Amino acid sequence: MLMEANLSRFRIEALEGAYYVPNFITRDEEEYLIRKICESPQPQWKSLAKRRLQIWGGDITAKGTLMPQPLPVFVNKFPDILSRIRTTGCFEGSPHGAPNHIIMNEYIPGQGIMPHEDGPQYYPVVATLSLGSHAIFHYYRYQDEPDAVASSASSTGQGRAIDTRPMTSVLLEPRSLIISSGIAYTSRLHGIDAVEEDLIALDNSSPGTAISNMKYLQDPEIERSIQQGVPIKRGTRYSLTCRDVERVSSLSTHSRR
Ligand SMILES: O=C(O)CCC(=O)C(=O)O
Ligand SMILES: [Fe+2]
Repeated sequence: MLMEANLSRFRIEALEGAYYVPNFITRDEEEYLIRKICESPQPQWKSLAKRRLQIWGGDITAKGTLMPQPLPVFVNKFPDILSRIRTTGCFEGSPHGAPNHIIMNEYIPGQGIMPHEDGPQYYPVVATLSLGSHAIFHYYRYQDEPDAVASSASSTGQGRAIDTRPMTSVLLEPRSLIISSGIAYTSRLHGIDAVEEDLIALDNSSPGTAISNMKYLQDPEIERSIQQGVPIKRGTRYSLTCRDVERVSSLSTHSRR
């Protein structure tokens, strides 16, 4: 299977279905994309309580149907991120064989996203490109999973208690792609702490957050900070969460925003 062939060397062993691809795009492509995002006219942005975002590819109705809109050229012509994602094979079995929807999140230092699942309106694969800054992506289990850590505190999401201790954590470098599929998509939650800096543990005996993708890291500045045991300051990060919405309306009557 293509996915196994192309992605197996990027597997996150701590979590089935999760893959980390460093330098998925170049620095020039990153800079170009950030410029395009920042040039978007104000009405493209949606403000949430703690974050801003843009929705590309169309809105999804309450019933989970995509009202399709063209994706921006800077994700499917140059740089052609979507076909690059397609060649990883991770969307091979999805209804459209590639993402048709992107939520672009902006995080300034101190902003994050609470543990959540991406839900059933998408085919169960999400590929997320990070631009501009790093983040630590925590994966969580529900407490009723047999191997959850029973002693830790809990919070509830959709009526099920979440084990608040991450089951594994991945450092997302700028330009990297993280893919969550299979169990990582359907049975785990993910979130990013709302902090201004992150201390990464170099090994089991060092302070800081232990990460499960240490061997894949490629960013020299990040590697230096980890070696020196100093926290890494967050800058503004943009994430492109690329997914395939299963149900697409054929009535594409919406006007272009
Ligand atoms: O910014 C990220 O990397 C995560 C975003 C996310 O989980 C989402 O939009 O569903
Ligand atoms: Fe998410």
